[in-house]
Amino acid sequence: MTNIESPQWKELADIKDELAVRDWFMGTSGNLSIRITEQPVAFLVTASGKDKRKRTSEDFLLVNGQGEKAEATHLKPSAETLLHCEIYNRTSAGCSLHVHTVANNVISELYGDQGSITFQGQELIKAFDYWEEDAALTIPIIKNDADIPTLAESFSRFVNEDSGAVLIRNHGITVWGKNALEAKKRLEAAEFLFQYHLTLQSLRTSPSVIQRTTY
Ligand SMILES: CSC[C@@H](O)[C@@H](O)C(=O)COP(=O)(O)O
Ligand SMILES: [Zn+2]
Repeated sequence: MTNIESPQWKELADIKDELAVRDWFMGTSGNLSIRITEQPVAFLVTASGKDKRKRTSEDFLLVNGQGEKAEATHLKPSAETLLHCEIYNRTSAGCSLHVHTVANNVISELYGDQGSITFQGQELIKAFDYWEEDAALTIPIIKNDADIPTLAESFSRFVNEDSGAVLIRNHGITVWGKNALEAKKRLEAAEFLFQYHLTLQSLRTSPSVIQRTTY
């Protein structure tokens, strides 16, 4: 039985609390999951529509590789469970985190037509295991389809490794990793890169900065 006492439940609940402190679950958005078994696939996923800032004994439920409930419960799995299924069915990842932030939404809109955003010359791309000096991290951006099976299908094209990140345009980001710590590290690093990029862009286009640099 995967309940509130299980180590995976506690690990995911702790991550949920940390992301809540960052205010990354606005308007009940966001969903999180952690793998329980590899074969057959089973994972804990957040219950749909909850206020994810609160810690309760009904925060997660167990689902199978098709996203169906794997235990008797009145809880409804996240509306976006199928995206988590793609990750656990296609890779050996252990954890997947999805959040909506202003920065990830703005970046996804600015670079949506381009289909991706690339970061280079940034120390924090090392959080994605890019260690060479000229390495570049590219995060794909997909269309936000309201039909979740269609969204899951376009998302799946970028799910080939045990860790990764995909932006969904004007929606949010999904990041996954071999374990919960790796997924969280990458989620935080991505948010740092988005905020840095937007801050730099707005300073570069601010009249006061342009004025100062012409002195
Ligand atoms: C309430 S707006 C956000 C939802 O539409 C969805 O994108 C989301 O992230 C949360 O849905 P949920 O079903 O609670 O997992
Ligand atoms: Zn979402």
